[in-house]
Amino acid sequence: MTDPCSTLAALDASDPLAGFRDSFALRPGLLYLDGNSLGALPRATAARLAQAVSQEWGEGLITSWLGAGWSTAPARIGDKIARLLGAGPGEIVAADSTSVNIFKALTAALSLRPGRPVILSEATNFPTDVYMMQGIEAFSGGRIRAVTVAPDDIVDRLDQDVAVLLLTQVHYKSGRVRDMAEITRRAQAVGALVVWDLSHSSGAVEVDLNGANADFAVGCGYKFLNGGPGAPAFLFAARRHHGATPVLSGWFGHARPFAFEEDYAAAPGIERFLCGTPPVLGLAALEVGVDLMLSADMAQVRRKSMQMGDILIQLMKPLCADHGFCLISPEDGQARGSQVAYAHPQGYEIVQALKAVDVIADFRAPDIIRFGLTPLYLRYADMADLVDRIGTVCRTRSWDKPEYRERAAVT
Ligand SMILES: Cc1ncc(COP(=O)(O)O)c(C=O)c1O
Ligand SMILES: Nc1ccccc1C(=O)C[C@H](N)C(=O)O
Repeated sequence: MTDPCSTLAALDASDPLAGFRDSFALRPGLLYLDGNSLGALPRATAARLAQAVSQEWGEGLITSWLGAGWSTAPARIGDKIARLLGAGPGEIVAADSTSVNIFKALTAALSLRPGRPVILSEATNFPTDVYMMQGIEAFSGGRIRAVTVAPDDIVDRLDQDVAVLLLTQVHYKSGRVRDMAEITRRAQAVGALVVWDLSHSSGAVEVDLNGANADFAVGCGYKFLNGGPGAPAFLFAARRHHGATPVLSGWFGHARPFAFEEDYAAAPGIERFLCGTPPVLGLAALEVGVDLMLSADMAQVRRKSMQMGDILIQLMKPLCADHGFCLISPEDGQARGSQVAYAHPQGYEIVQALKAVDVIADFRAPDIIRFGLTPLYLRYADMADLVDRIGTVCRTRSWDKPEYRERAAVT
């Protein structure tokens, strides 16, 4: 049998993406498997932020809104994200948080489907998605209903009552990938619109929004796009929906914000989905991450991500048999996003004990350990190193400590 370590070393030696690792500031020895929650720091970000602070803000002051391109940053960065996601120029803005963008996209979709009372989603969706639906239901006084069904029942529940379906393409826990084109087609066949949450897709899997005839989409900037903590999110609206009513009708979405008119008039294009003043420093950091991602070939990123996932799943098999890990991600790489997740009764404690051996993964209640796979800065050999360290934690039971039993507020 070939030695897995030499096979992995050979894969690293011929990896076309290997050079990207140096573009990130990662301390030696650390295995960072949480890029699906917070991406690593691109080395170029610190200098870009220093420039934005000292020159653009410090010296340029308010003239930088025009002089340094601050006012056009949401659309400019949106156009770059569009290139990653199969959207056209003028169809994406970088703005606000994903939660706020979910609100904007759902209410825009509702405005396009008056009389239809249902926002539909799956019960296990990322909580903020469902919370935003519930907020709209409460605000509408019950006129709009937030309905969630079991993940496999979504398509069957689509009917003439559904105004909009809100789905996450890559599930945050299992990593299961939804067929965007097929589900969009089925929803549109009953006259519904779809809002896709691409938080775990952008920079992780190949996405073709216009190829799938998508209506709306949103997603995070701080995960696989490496935009930094709290980075602005993005919102996609297909050009044919640019007439939708923006319910968050702030002045940055106005057709002529600096005319200071008394009444709201929505900008004709994607800018109508902006609301207030853009977070310039956050956008500067996000742009570095997006530029880096754009310089990689997404097909290579996806291929490496699937291969790393396959390798990890194989290497974990003995630990599944002997130490109670249960794979909850699809085994088929095509059906899996850029993460591998296991259920384990001591999942929380194991994730804490892994930190002591310099592995950062994450835990999702009630019992799920997630390993985010980021092809730009992880190596194939890291998969064997990771499984070695997990094995040590399990064999020595180093997870079995009283201090690991108290769950932290943020996991
Ligand atoms: C699928 C999904 N949607 C939304 C969010 C978060 O949205 P926000 O950036 O508004 O906190 C996350 C992660 O935090 C997520 O995984
Ligand atoms: N925004 C955060 C703030 C703090 C801690 C985690 C997050 C995450 O993004 C979690 C991620 N969305 C997840 O898929 O679990």
